[in-house]
Amino acid sequence: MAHEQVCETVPPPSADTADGVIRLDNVTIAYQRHPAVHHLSGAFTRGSLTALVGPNGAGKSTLLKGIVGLLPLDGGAITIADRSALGYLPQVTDVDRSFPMSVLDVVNLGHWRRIGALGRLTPALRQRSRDAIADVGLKGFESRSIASLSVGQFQRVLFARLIAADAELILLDEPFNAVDQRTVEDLMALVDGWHLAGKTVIAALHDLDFVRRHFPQCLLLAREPVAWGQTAAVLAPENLRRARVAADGWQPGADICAA
Ligand SMILES: Nc1ncnc2c1ncn2[C@@H]1O[C@H](COP(=O)(O)OP(=O)(O)OP(=O)(O)O)[C@@H](O)[C@H]1O
Repeated sequence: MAHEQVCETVPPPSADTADGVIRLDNVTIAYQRHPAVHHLSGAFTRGSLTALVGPNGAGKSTLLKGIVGLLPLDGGAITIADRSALGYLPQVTDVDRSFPMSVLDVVNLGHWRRIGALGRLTPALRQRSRDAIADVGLKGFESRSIASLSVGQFQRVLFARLIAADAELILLDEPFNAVDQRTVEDLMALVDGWHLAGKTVIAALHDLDFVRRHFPQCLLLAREPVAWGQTAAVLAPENLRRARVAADGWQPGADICAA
């Protein structure tokens, strides 16, 4: 059966690509040729703190996976200033916790880019992991099995792994899902610290009031880009309406268009 092609005309995103630490050039990512991210161009600038928002199924997770390299592109290009500087926090529900690993084992994984799969952890790196565990408020949990942790505690462990990795480009997929207010505040304080330190942070989020309070930049996605720039302007009612209308019109079998 031929699939209908859906290719809406959207205004170009406002982000300038010239100063991009992650640059997107007409990016399309599809599952079995059904686009989940379609014709996205723009740039995340160095040191920016950007919320990635949009309705359910808007392509937020898909875009993050495309940037990290977990999904191939079906069109366009993604240019990353330093791929080894990437740190990625998947949705907590995507992580298999049945492996018999301790908190310290998981945080030590943050060092793998530095030491390689077969490299040895030095005492200094082990200490760095312990410091990261303390930074996320889990001192004393080092040998606990990850299967025994609450969702919020496990999310803290994943943040500790990012700290250990000392990533400069940090991608967070729904980092505050299913965690309590205290954990949200503690983890957001870590994100603010990364921002102050000049790191580039992109976080897929749902709570628009939270985004308005904490994120200076915003990319509103509805498979195609709706708006990208200063958060207050991006989250204007007209843009949110356009994102909703786009979501209402999604065709499950839509094909990649030729544009
Ligand atoms: N592995 C997959 N195979 C086929 N389709 C997929 C796959 N993963 C995601 N999709 C589809 O791609 C579209 C975008 O999904 P994605 O998870 O990127 O959206 P999202 O914006 O992160 O959604 P949510 O806010 O619900 O987490 C959806 O229609 C989804 O059903």
